[in-house]
Amino acid sequence: MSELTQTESWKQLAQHADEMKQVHMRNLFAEQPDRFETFSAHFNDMLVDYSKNIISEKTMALLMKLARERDVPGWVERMFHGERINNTEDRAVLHTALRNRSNRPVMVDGRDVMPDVNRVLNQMREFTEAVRSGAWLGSTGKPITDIVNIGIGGSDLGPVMVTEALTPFGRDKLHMHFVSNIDGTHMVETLRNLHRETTLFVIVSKTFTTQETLTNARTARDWFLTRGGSKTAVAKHFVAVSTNAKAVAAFGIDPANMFEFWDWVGGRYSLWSAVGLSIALYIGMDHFEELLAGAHEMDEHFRTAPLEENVPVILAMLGVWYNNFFDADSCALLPYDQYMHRFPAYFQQGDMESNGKRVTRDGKLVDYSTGPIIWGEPGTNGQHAFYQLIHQGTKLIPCDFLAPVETKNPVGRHHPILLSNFFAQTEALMLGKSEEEVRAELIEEGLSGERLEALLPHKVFPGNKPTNSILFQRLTPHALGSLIAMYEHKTFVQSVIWDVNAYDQWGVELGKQLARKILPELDDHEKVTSHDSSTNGLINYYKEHKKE
Ligand SMILES: O=P(O)(O)OC[C@H]1O[C@H](O)[C@H](O)[C@@H](O)[C@@H]1O
Repeated sequence: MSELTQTESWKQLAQHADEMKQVHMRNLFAEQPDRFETFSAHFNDMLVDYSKNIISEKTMALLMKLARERDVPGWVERMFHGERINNTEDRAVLHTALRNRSNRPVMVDGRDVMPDVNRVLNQMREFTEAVRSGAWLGSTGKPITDIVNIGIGGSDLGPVMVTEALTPFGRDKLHMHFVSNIDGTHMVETLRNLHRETTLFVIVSKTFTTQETLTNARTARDWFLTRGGSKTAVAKHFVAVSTNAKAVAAFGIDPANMFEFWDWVGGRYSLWSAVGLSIALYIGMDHFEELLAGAHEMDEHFRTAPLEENVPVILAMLGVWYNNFFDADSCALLPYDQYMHRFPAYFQQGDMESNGKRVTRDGKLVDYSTGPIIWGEPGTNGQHAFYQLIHQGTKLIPCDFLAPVETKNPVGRHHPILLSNFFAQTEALMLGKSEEEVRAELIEEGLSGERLEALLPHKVFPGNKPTNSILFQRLTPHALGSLIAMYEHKTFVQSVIWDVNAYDQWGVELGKQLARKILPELDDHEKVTSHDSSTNGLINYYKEHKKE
């Protein structure tokens, strides 16, 4: 039996969940007129309504008791103070220092990291201003028009998600392109309409050893050189973001064009560092610093607000409630804002790579469920695709609905229509439609007898499906910074509850290792026999059918 399941609050929660499984949210709302006020929280201009959850005051009290029993406040302090909480990699976890706009010293090994953080921010400002203003010239004297960010995972998803989300702040400046996949198609299609004289490549890799990124970077360099670029001209068209200065130099990038970050920044938490260079090139450094400021304000809230009012803690504990006591396997992120269309994909890495773990910090197998599957698409597209299953399927899928009050594009009735769908969906998911209601409707439509009875069960909605509704005023860099930090901290709190290390990712290694072994086997025509029969079969099929 694990420590977690032995805590008093865990046992109480398990018992309490049995009671709450008999309850319908419809009734909870009917019995408690101030439910919305009781179960909503505020942060700046953000409203988090969590009243449409299968919870009572007792549920929240027990969840907060669990958070205390697991010492969430202690862990938060340990993280912010630079303790090496990433124990398997023996590293501090300090993405919060990157956006520490207060400049309070943050010590790692007795040394304040803030001067380094600020130095790189200044370097980013100087560079992005030069490129954006046209002062930075390509090797033939032309200003840069196109940026190609080459990176994968945390070195891609953050820059892509944020530049998409903040399109209105970057439009008309530079054209952004992102190449992540090792599939040559990604690079070829990206380069098709670009000109080497006006293109700047930003090679982003924390380790600078990632196969996909280095292969893509070499292809980009070859493209540049075969189109008349020279080795010295590379300096004007290639910059790198990495923690590995040696490997950057070995690749041939001028160390003057390298933007540094540090091993205490996890890849999936790195958009706040120089990994955000493409973001800053696109939206400008002032906006990038607003993004940092928004995150910093969320950090301060997370550190100082009582657990009961602490937005990331509330969201995290609700997640634990469904994950561990209702057997919910997944969690949908549903942004009702087209600009946020990559937000769910970003947090697939952010959450699943963090909490997709099966052993505790000290290596014991867990006997409870850990990180959920994260997925989602922007509303209303999802409504016409997968909401069917959320409404009437057999799986419980807690959903977060997110939307700005004001849109950047107030055209016609689009935004009220969009938001009416947001509100209606959360209402429908909560209320459902009972058999009696369906029967009355069908009778009204003129149905009766067998036809009515046959149709009836298909039209019933059980309801009682939990949702959080998150409204913020506008999708600005500041608001986006807060939202991202909110979900980062939610993930962290859950990792504390489950006693897993949210900051390593050993699970990505095995595939990489085996691919390295298989790659040379694909070159010749020898039949391969060293793997299992399926893998041998696949490799040999490929070798027989490939055209040299
Ligand atoms: O930035 P890099 O070192 O190139 O790493 C890129 C990505 O690949 C790794 O395999 C990890 O799974 C990710 O956490 C990381 O973001």
